[in-house]
Amino acid sequence: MAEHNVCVELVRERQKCTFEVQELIHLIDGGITATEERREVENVVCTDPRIKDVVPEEYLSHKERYENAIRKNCILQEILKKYTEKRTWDNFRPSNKYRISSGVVKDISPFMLHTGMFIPTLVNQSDDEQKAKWVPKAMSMEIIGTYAQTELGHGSFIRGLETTATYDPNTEEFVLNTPNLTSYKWWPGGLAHTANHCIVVAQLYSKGQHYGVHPFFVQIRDIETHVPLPGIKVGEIGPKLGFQTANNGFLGFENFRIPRRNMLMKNAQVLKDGTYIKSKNDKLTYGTMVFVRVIILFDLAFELSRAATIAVRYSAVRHQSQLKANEPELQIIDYVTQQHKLFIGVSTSHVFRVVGLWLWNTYVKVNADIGKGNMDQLPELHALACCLKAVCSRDAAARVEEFRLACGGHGFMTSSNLPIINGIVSASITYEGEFSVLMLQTARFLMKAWNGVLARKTLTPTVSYLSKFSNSDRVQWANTTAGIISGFQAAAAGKTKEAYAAIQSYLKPGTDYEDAWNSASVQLVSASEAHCRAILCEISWSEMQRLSKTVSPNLGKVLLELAELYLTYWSLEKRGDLLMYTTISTADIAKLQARYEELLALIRPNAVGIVDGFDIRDEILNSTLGAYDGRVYERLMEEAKKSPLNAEPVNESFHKYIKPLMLKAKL
Ligand SMILES: CCCCC/C=C\C/C=C\C/C=C\C/C=C\CCCC(=O)SCCNC(=O)CCNC(=O)[C@H](O)C(C)(C)COP(=O)(O)OP(=O)(O)OC[C@H]1O[C@@H](n2cnc3c(N)ncnc32)[C@H](O)[C@@H]1OP(=O)(O)O
Ligand SMILES: Cc1cc2nc3c(=O)[nH]c(=O)nc-3n(C[C@H](O)[C@H](O)[C@H](O)COP(=O)(O)OP(=O)(O)OC[C@H]3O[C@@H](n4cnc5c(N)ncnc54)[C@H](O)[C@@H]3O)c2cc1C
Repeated sequence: MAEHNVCVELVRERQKCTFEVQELIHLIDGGITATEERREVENVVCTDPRIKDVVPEEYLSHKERYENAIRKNCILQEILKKYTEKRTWDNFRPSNKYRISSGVVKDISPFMLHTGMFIPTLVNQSDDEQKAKWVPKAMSMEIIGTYAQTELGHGSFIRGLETTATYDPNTEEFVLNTPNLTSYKWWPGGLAHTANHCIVVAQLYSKGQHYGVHPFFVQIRDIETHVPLPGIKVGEIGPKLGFQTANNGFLGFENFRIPRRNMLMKNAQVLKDGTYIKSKNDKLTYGTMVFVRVIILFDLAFELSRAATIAVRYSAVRHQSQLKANEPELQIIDYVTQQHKLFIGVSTSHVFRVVGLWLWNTYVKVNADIGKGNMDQLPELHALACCLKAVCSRDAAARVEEFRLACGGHGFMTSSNLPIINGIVSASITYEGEFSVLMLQTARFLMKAWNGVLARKTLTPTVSYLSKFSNSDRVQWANTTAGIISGFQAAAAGKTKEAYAAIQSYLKPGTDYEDAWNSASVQLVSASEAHCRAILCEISWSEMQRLSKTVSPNLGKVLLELAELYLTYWSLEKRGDLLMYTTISTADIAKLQARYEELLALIRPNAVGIVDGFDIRDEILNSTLGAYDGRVYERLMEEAKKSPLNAEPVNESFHKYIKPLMLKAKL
């Protein structure tokens, strides 16, 4: 990156940095080659003149914005094809490669669901013959798809979906129907005007029997003309809080016929005569959702790293207020309250990335076992993916909002990009499983685990700590990282035990278990959160410790400071829980607070270096406040001048409305 024209504050900050930024970049990417590959692709995409907008996308109309997003994403696909020719979905691994599409459009790509869910579903739920037929076409974008599951009436409760797929053995076809208004598919990204195919999740009927929801491969538009096929009603759902360019759509079917072999048949099948062959496990239909819940952690880590880069660089450039009379105004990053807002977000990005990689490795292993017919680890994976997706998305949204607030008024500007990142991250709390719904899924697993504790059974790895802390009233506290991790486990065990007891206490004679569950569900969600925080603390600490040993001592020290900051921050946030479930004293809490403030001071000189270590190009950051050179005020003014309102000194509304109003006032 060019060092000329960099503002004096950022030059000074970079000189202060105690570690080699390049080393951090390689660590995050997963090696020097990975960094080089990423930078090469980013360079080609971001310097392509066709990608540059003359008018910033937020000034375009809804329609123009979509068209522009499609135009530019097609260029991106064309470039990416060259770089991914050798890649097949089977050898795909989610590396830490940043989302290049953010350098193309600021908001969401209308092709996101094609890559993120359509292809993974074809890969994971089709049989070999279907895979051979569909996957290459989808990979090359000869066909473009999405994942159409949610309906107007049902999102969380998949079993309540209403779209029907009724098998007709005479023609060997399924007939798809949308029986009610509430059965319309509603939300799928790219469904409105982008996709010509989709995976449709529908209730299967054959020989008069109902077999529950299954995935179907459905063509919805003509390949040549893109006109919706007869029997298809498709359109866009309208503007949203964010995701403006995602092209979310609705879809209805009227006696729409598809061949029998368009049901994805890896797990369950319908034979020619309509005989239904059951899946080994009917939850395998939900497999794509587990995959995406895992992947979302990387996405959140990435979005946090973007927001962190913007807010930290801005905080180094911005001066405001005097701490001492007659002294220059401070860089706002030197206010400790500002460091408190910033550094936990920086550290959280690292935590989500390393825990995400750990979860991904677990996913790969469990999926391999499932392939061999062993489903034993599926419930644990599902419980992990649910709570991690739920808690991390909620935390990420809170951290992004804090970054926005940390930038004062300028953080409210669209040109800072913090509002758009905010919209992207907030959506993730809801999509792919709503927060409370997923937390209650993990709680279900925890209640079963607690039954195991009571029956003195050996528990699966991620809940084995429950047995360790099942008897003790308050666990011995130690002011060490190991002590903090034990403290979080003790809190999770205590809350699990209490939620379990709450269900029992609500189970009066005549009360159904489900009603008792509902009455205890606030406590159940709280137990899930505590379990998730124990995992985040334990795994992030062990992973960051391991990584710190693979790098130079100077960088290793910074990684450990970030990891310890995360643990200490959450100990202080959750001090009430720790006071309830461990022997922590007020003196211990004071020590934690002092250590927390010490860590803020230790991280402070490296703050800009650490966010430089995310290595996010200006074109991908898309921010007036966060660019590498720190020319914040120049960029704010340059962007303001692009407002169409500034194209003429007097807007016509003056003559049309304001002047008559003023004249009337004179009368
Ligand atoms: C370079 C390429 C990169 C590729 C990636 C690129 C980008 C990707 C990046 C990010 C992608 C992100 C974003 C894209 C943007 C937006 C996409 C949004 C797409 C969507 O938004 S798409 C719709 C998602 N929509 C949902 O997410 C609905 C949530 N609703 C459910 O998920 C279920 O409906 C549930 C679970 C609530 C109830 O379901 P239910 O009523 O049938 O089940 P029930 O409660 O009765 O449980 C019976 C037994 O099944 C077990 N069980 C349940 N689920 C399981 C599973 N998945 N696996 C294994 N076991 C499972 C239980 O644990 C229990 O087990 P037990 O009985 O033993 O306790
Ligand atoms: C930006 C965005 C993109 C999306 N993309 C897609 C897509 O590509 N494809 C697709 O199929 N879908 C997509 N969706 C839909 C998404 O998956 C659903 O919105 C989500 O699963 C939540 O379902 P819902 O909207 O029905 O919420 P609801 O389930 O109606 O939730 C409303 C409230 O009810 C509560 N609630 C519901 N059930 C329970 C329960 N059992 N216990 C306790 N509380 C409960 C929830 O906690 C929540 O507070 C997208 C959504 C968004 C916002």
